[in-house]
Amino acid sequence: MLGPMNLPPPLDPARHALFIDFDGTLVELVDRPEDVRISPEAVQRLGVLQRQCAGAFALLSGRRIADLDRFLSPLAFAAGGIHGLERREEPGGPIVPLAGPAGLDPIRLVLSVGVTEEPRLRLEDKGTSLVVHYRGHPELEGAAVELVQRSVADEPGFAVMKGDNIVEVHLGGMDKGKALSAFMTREPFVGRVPVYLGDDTTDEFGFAAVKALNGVSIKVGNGPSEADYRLSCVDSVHRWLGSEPGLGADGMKEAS
Ligand SMILES: O=P(O)(O)OC[C@H]1O[C@H](O[C@H]2O[C@H](CO)[C@@H](O)[C@H](O)[C@H]2O)[C@H](O)[C@@H](O)[C@@H]1O
Repeated sequence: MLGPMNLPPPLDPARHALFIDFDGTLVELVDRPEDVRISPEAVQRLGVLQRQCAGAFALLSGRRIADLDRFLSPLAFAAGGIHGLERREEPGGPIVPLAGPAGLDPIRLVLSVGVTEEPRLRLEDKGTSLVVHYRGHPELEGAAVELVQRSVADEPGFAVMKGDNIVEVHLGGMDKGKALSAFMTREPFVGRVPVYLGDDTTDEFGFAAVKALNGVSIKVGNGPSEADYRLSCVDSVHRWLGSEPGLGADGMKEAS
């Protein structure tokens, strides 16, 4: 059972393949998706890790890869975007969509009407995925879930995913765990020990995939999780990522 004090072992860039979620893991959660920020120093440190891992470093996010690029400029990373529905095998490579926007229009229409009728709900349109946000209004969780479920009632093949103060809908069949497993079959990831860090329910797919490969699963923040280790917050993630080999997440020397 994952307890509050299960600190992860130190990162070993020579051996590990690193997979990191974005919102709530590398950046603090805020009300509006476009307002998240990451410091230039943190971006620089991610670039150092990318080199130290010989490129075996991928972001796995519900965001579009193009949006991740904007926040992490001037760097670019191998990535699975929109929960793996788009993929970039290597930094600077093409972003390959595994699914398009086809079929989302009737769902979009129902959601647009719903958020007009309840303006405290907000609709984020990612093209191949639609998200209803209710951050700041926890009492609207049920209404958001009901709205999204109603929008897909006559639209088979779409998956509804519950995240942190959001309900998301996109074509079914892909998740972060499947994206991670696909990366692990290819260079430079293959043969390494996967490490996954994430904070949200959709990251549980990543934890399951990592555990099946005898890797290191790290839950960020509170809440139940199948992960083996825990870091308390975004700051502790950056401290852990930046710590020298042999130092723990708290910066203390590991017991030998
Ligand atoms: O897989 P992730 O990288 O964690 O992306 C998941 C979703 O992140 C964004 O929503 C979350 O962050 C927002 C900004 O902090 C916050 O307002 C929202 O409540 C969070 O759920 C993004 O807007 C979604 O599209 C992603 O699917």
